Amino acid sequence: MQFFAKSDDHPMNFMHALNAAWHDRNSLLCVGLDPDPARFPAHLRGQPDAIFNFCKAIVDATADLVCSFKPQIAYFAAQRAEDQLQALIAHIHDAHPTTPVILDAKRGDIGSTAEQYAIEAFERFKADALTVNPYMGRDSIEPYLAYADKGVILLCRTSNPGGSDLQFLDVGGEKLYERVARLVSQEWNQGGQCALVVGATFPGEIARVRELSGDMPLLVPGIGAQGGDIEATVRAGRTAHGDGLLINSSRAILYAGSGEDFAQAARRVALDTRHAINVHRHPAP
Ligand SMILES: O=C(O)c1cc(=O)[nH]c(=O)n1[C@@H]1O[C@H](COP(=O)(O)O)[C@@H](O)[C@H]1O
Repeated sequence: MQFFAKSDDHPMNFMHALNAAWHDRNSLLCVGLDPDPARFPAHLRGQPDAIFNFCKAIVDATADLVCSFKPQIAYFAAQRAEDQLQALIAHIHDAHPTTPVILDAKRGDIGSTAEQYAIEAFERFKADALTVNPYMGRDSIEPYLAYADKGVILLCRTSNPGGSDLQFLDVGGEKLYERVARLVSQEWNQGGQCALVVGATFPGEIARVRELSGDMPLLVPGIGAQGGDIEATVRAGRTAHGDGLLINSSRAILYAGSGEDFAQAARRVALDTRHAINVHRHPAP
């Protein structure tokens, strides 16, 4: 395979890069890279490196419009395409070096195993941040926090309907997701590396998590294909500076077009989405 492999390490501080991207690109949009070969345009299907080529085209067409990219590891692993994921992240670092990459893997395990997941995410794939499940507690998160420049993004109030099964349980006068928000912002975020996931499908909870977590960045998936309301999301989650959010959209952007111009179609939807977000970033004077 002919990829743009980069041999040197990728020196980026996730939080600094995110703040710069919010500002310089005027964007809170995170484009999710969830490549499903069954939905690829016909001219790409069957190519040996189709996943890389599809994602690279999307990345190159939208990089100036986003604050981050978020590849979802399952879409690559299911196709035995981890090498294409590695090449894709290397390409983003080479061609768009100020754009942070969040590896969405929702890892969670005992410390010794978490150390291996951290090596996988940060050293093998060279991601700038990783999504992590907080369910196993603080010691299961520490191996990720040991990478001081990396972002650690913890599931708090997920976008799916079943998220309520556990996250909405009462745990001594508060909901479990509220406990997660408090614990992460007050105790686990000593290094300023943490962020929280809150679904766009639950704007009331976005507001609550914002209240509990100060200016901590919130990764908010659920607009686009899952039907979350952009205006309600931004109003509930914006900080006083009009940022603090990484609003993810995957399928609505990736599959905006199905022809040879799919990347341009993706760019148009990304532009519209960035704009729809930006009109609500600052309260009316
Ligand atoms: O951590 C995530 O990114 C995530 C958390 C969550 O609560 N809900 C959620 O949809 N996601 C991810 O965000 C993406 C949403 O994709 P679309 O619904 O196509 O925009 C997928 O990659 C999901 O795995």
